[in-house]
Amino acid sequence: MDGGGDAGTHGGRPSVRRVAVLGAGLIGTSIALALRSRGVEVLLSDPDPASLRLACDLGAGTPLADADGRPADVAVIAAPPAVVPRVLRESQDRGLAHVYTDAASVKASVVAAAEALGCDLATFVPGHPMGGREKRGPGAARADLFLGRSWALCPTGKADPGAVERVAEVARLCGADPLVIDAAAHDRAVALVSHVPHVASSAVAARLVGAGEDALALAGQGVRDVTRVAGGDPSLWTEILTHNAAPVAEALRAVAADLARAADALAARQARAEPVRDLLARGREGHGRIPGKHGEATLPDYTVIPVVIPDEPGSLGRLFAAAADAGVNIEDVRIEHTPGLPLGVAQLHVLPAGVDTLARALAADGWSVHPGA
Ligand SMILES: NC(=O)c1ccc[n+]([C@@H]2O[C@H](COP(=O)([O-])OP(=O)(O)OC[C@H]3O[C@@H](n4cnc5c(N)ncnc54)[C@H](O)[C@@H]3O)[C@@H](O)[C@H]2O)c1
Ligand SMILES: O=C(O)C(=O)C[C@]1(C(=O)O)C=C[C@@H](O)C=C1
Repeated sequence: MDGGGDAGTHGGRPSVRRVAVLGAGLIGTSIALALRSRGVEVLLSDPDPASLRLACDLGAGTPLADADGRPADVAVIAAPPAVVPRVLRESQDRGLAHVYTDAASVKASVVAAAEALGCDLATFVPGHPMGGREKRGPGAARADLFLGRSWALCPTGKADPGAVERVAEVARLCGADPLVIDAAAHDRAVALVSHVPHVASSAVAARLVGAGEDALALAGQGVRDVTRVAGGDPSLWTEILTHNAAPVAEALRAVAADLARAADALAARQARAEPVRDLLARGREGHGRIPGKHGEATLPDYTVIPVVIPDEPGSLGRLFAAAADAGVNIEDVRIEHTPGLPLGVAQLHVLPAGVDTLARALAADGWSVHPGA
């Protein structure tokens, strides 16, 4: 299964028209906002009345408690992993929807607990949208959170294929690419691409607790990038990690061994520090393998053109207009600011074929362009 075709529609008409979202936090409200933007009716519930009110006020849906009782096409359980099986069982018992899914970041333990509770696995398609933030609650929700992201679906052998297709349609309606994968394989994969990165980020950020003000004053973008996800909720993440304990422990041990080898080499003041060089080289190679916007590795595919821009309203708009006039698509952009300076550097990411055209056109338009810098 893939994300191709008309997102979430059959011949242009969505077959998912009414969705119940149980858990109006960051993920539930983001899913609800995305579905509302596609014209889907959304019914919301949350044991926390303040979260429910805020999600409704944001336009994410209306309270499930006020609904007419007709079953939803799909119910999405966007609550913490430990409560998902119980909420599923209760929802199925009251016939809340025709099809059920969840958003929990771990899958095998959720499936096992759902089976143990006697849930109907024909109508339950476990899911995991691979978009998120380091913030929680409906106030942090965004309708575009899942755009272009993978959305794992982990149906058991008992799942009804029609149920899988319905849940895939929910993912597509949110702008994501559904990807069917076995629950255990999913858990091993997310240990590597999500759970261990989170712990590694926390380990680096934890070193800052005792750091002096002088050191913190020197914090630049590097430490901010590496520690962003460490800002996540410790209770939710402890739950995620302990529900995926074995794969996370294995991958974490491998990271720890790499770090220990690098530290030993540096402590011994080895002249060439081969273990360090090897770790950095493998790290760069691994980073290059992360799929980019076009599903290809980011590093080799885009060329970065630095352009100096005045730090004033409208300068980015003018730069983008000049690129559009040159007929070159900006694939991505990062902006570096130096506090106190009236200038910034826009790092334009373009496909290699457009580099010369864009650099010439921008220079002719008076921009300070620095290809290759
Ligand atoms: N945070 C992320 O980046 C991210 C990304 C993908 C998936 N997830 C998964 O999504 C789920 C929700 O995480 P979140 O980040 O939205 O957390 P959140 O804390 O923002 O929201 C969770 C919501 O679930 C509600 N809730 C608790 N018990 C409930 C119950 N019995 N029934 C209904 N709602 C209940 C809470 O009141 C809260 O509003 C988790 O399973 C998490 O693993 C999180
Ligand atoms: O971008 C972030 O802040 C996230 O942590 C999102 C992220 C991830 O690791 O990519 C985190 C947990 C999820 O279960 C899915 C996505």
